[in-house]
Amino acid sequence: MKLIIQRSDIKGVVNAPPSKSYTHRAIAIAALSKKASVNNPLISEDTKATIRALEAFGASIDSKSKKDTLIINGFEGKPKTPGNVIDVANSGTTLRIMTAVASLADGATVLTGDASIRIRPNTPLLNALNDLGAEAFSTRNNGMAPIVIRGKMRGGRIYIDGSISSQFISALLISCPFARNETSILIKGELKSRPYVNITVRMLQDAGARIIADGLNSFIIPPEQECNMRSYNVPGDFSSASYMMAAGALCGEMVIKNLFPSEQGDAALIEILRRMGAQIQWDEKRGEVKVSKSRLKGISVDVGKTPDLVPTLAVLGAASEGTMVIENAEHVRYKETDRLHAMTVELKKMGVDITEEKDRLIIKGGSIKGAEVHGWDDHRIVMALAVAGMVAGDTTIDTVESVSISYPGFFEDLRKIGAGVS
Ligand SMILES: O=C(O)C1=C[C@@H](OP(=O)(O)O)[C@@H](O)[C@H](O)C1
Ligand SMILES: C=C(OP(=O)(O)O)C(=O)O
Repeated sequence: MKLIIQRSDIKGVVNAPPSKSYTHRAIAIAALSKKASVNNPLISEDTKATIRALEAFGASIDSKSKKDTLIINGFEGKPKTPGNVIDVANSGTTLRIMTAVASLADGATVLTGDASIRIRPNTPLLNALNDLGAEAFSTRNNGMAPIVIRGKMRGGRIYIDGSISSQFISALLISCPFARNETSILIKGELKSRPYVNITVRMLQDAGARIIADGLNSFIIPPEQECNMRSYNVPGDFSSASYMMAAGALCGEMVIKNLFPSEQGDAALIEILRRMGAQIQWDEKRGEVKVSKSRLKGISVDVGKTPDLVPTLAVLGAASEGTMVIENAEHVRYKETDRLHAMTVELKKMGVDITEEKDRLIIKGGSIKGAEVHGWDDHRIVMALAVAGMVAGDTTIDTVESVSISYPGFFEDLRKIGAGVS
């Protein structure tokens, strides 16, 4: 589906949608517990994939659930072997977490996904699960889904590469407490996207699991534990809010609510925008970010911890004065798309001077021109290009339906604040 975005002067208030990352984890940890309610969950295509997967393992959504409260009857760390293949659709987080949960089942589980999922890497996780006593392989022997996992994983000592995806480590942290032996996870190289592992550890500990951080790059997980989540309140999503913050800084005046302090790395956008010269304030108590149109200058930003900000930062850089360098970004190539390449191709169509290197983007800011651009079926590419279109005007974006992955109400919110969307 295509939409046309016009140059927009905006002013308004939106509520950040619930966090996708917290929702995935809350639902998974609830399913690994006896019974728990997940309050204010994000209901989107990605989180629905996690719900379907957990139902396949034996969890159920209680009939007393309401719109803003999912009550989950869990399987207490003992998933049943699914009666069918699990399809995670477009969700990498679901694939990784459920691959590890599958290693707790006695039988074999097959996990697949859409075309994007079936070219994303999983080898470090599969190797780790084999070393921990499960049988894990990809059907094409390339580390990509379809993946087959036969349990049970027993625990033990493993080394894992942290440079491709933190989701491998999060997945192991979520499943290893239920192993019959103690597990030591030793991370090799830089742990990219570390804030997501922090979210995982914090949520598991909140649910009563013991996860011992042994220095910066290793974890010890005692065996035969239980998870006792009872209730979890999902916070607002800073990654989704980034598009509204950028819209405010470039096109008018925005207040984004439901943004409270948490372990989310993408809250770093507030300081990044401040460094670029934006007028931005965060009332942490009220959970409100206020940002208004400012003269921005390009800066250098290390995105090792904040990969999902890259499309937003690329658009901010394109509309700023001077040069924006987005660095330490190689892992951003392994998302729904290769986002370094996708943003380079599309912003070039909009007349932006952008250069793609192995692990960074170099953007010489100036003007952005309206164009016909491709959204790559990637929700973050689509939402970032929508903000570029609000600056440039006359911009047509395709595959806009992909916003249902993480922010189903995105275009309704844009219209609400006065953006030209048709
Ligand atoms: O654990 C998570 O919830 C996520 C981790 C990140 O992926 P990587 O750890 O693969 O960088 C991020 O890109 C993704 O949107 C969500
Ligand atoms: C990469 C993302 O999510 P996932 O890895 O779960 O597909 C994302 O939301 O940008």
